[in-house]
Amino acid sequence: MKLEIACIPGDGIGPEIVAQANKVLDQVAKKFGHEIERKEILMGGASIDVHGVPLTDEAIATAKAADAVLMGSIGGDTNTSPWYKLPPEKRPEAGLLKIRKALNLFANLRPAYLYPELAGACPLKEEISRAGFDMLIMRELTGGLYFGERHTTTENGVRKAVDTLTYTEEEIRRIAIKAFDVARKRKGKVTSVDKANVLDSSRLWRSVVEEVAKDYPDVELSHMLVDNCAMQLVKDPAQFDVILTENMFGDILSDEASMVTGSIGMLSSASLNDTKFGLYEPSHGSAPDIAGKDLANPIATVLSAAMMLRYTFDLDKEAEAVEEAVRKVLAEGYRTGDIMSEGCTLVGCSKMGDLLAERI
Ligand SMILES: NC(=O)c1ccc[n+]([C@@H]2O[C@H](COP(=O)([O-])OP(=O)(O)OC[C@H]3O[C@@H](n4cnc5c(N)ncnc54)[C@H](O)[C@@H]3O)[C@@H](O)[C@H]2O)c1
Ligand SMILES: CC(C)[C@H](C(=O)O)[C@@H](O)C(=O)O
Ligand SMILES: [Mg+2]
Repeated sequence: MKLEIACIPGDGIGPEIVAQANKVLDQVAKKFGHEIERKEILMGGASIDVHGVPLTDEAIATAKAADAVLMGSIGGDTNTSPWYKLPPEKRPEAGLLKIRKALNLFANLRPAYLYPELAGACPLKEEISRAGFDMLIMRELTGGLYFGERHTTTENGVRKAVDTLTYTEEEIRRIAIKAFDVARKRKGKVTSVDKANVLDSSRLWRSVVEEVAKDYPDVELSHMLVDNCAMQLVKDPAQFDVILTENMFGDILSDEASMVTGSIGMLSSASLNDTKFGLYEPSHGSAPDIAGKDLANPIATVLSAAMMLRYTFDLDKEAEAVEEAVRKVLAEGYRTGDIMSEGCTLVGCSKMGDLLAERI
């Protein structure tokens, strides 16, 4: 099979981690007899430096023409990078939001699984980490606060900033359907997370999710307020199967869920629309503090590539081979610094990529 993949190395650790995912994919192609055709796209700071904007229309066209996009991460140190002196619409993150909207990538799947080998890197109580957990956050990705009207004004010498949170029932329905569909293939449980005790958008969210649930009598639905969910994620993460939530809540909860798996460097993601196309990227950022030092954990990106094999190309055996390689490397005791524990072997980003590719 020919896999046409657009690659966005991006900024910071992005190029380092994408290189490792590509090493692994090349090995998959060799072993299973596929051909990979890659096109590189500049996005974020890397695009600002060349084109003056975080994403060009040509770059979007290249992404659309591919079967899937593999992305590292974009952005710089928001305190010190000159990119953050630019107007908001010209900053690195604007490129990411633009591509999500342009490709209608409304469903963001972020699986958070605690590998038994990483129980020691989990910051939770031992009895919780020993029991393990396996959840998937279904984050709405093209609506809510991220895409609502916003402006900053000055009235009578007082500065005022406004962001708006809007959802239509259609936007809620389509992400809810994705969550129920995926729950059916997992443990059959959806926890819909909102702030229905305060927000109108959450009250609409809850009632539309209830409507969708009627078509899934085999899936158990419960609702949870977001502040409680933040607490439950560290108290009893094993209670969750699929967490369905809106854009901003999903952004925050997925970073929290990632840390309880041991490190944000473990959390993969797939951003999907209603076709087989997808954009695959780790949930973490460009980690400017460790960029260029061969210290980054590439596993989240490698696991995102596995999601690409499964969701876009329907190559389940190949995806399993990648996931199995991750399990083997962890079982053999190899660790990047973020997941290091006593008695394990510390390796850099590139070596971790080699070890994973060798185990395909
Ligand atoms: N999807 C994306 O491209 C994306 C996501 C989040 C943040 N960002 C951007 O990244 C920049 C930095 O953001 P931040 O510092 O808040 O978050 P971050 O996720 O980049 O880093 C947070 C912490 O986690 C560590 N970390 C992250 N990924 C790691 C990995 N693979 N291996 C080991 N350690 C890792 C970092 O070293 C840092 O200490 C900002 O410009 C932000 O906007 C981009
Ligand atoms: C970089 C930023 C715009 C992005 C988001 O908030 O969606 C990131 O934090 C993520 O989780 O993918
Ligand atoms: Mg985030």
